[in-house]
Amino acid sequence: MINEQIARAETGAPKQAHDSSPGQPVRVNEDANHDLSIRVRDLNLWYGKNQALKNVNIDIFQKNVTALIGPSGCGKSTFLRCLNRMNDLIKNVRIEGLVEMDGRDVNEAKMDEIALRRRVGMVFQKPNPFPKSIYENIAYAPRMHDLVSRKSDQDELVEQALRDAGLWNEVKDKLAEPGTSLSGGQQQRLCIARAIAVKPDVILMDEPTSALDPISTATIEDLMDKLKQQFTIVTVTHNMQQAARVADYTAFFHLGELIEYNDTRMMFSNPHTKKAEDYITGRYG
Ligand SMILES: Nc1ncnc2c1ncn2[C@@H]1O[C@H](COP(=O)(O)OP(=O)(O)OP(=O)(O)O)[C@@H](O)[C@H]1O
Repeated sequence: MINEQIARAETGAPKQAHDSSPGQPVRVNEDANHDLSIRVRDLNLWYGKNQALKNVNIDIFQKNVTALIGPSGCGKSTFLRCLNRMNDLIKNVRIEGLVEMDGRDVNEAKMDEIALRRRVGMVFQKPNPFPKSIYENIAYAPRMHDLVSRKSDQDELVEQALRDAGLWNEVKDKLAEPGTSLSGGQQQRLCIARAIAVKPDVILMDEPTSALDPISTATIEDLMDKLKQQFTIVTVTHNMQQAARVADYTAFFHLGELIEYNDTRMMFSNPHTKKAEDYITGRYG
């Protein structure tokens, strides 16, 4: 875990001071036993003339859950979409800076976007199963990516993905039924199974439980805790308790800037910036 001293170095915040220095490079604690998954440096993004991300610097660690928090419109989803180049699909977007995954800039011209999106899966706020069977929802992408050829391998992969998403026991007898026939919480786990079936390194989740009831939410949170043994998870959430429960690291954004990035326990018990403290304690947002 990042210690307090390193956390201050990351935000540029002196002890007791409540002003951060957004834009300072985030440094990895040399003693911490974490491998880097994604390295972001001086990331700026504009939608037309509106600058939505301002000089963001962050290191995201492998096989941890990192939560992105902050008030509405602060750039959380925009940042998340930078990690798998989903913003490329939006008109008039301009991006500057580095988003490096395993030492390669994801924005470099020769980066294969399809391959990138296989390595970086995404789960959205609203469950969005394909209008296909439960089985096909899982099997389709691995087939497209040539990860399986034999039917028996495909069956095995479908079962494993559904097991890993905690859904197998509920659907094993109705794999031919439409994915859309499942409950909202089950559909979201189906979408998670679909994301993990192509064996990504990273799973991005954009408010994955905000459309779900409390029991389904708790199931997904438990799942995130298990999945981080295999995958790096970056999740956007408006729910402070959820961030505190599921995330190892938390990044607080405000008006497009990364204001504070810290070990989650530190962020919630001893935030280093006044803005993060005000947000976490519910003074705004
Ligand atoms: N497709 C888009 N085209 C133009 N502007 C956009 C687009 N998406 C987001 N923005 C703008 O970028 C800024 C950041 O939006 P973003 O959705 O990333 O924030 P957010 O923190 O995820 O918000 P929320 O919590 O409400 O989902 C906002 O000013 C928003 O209006």
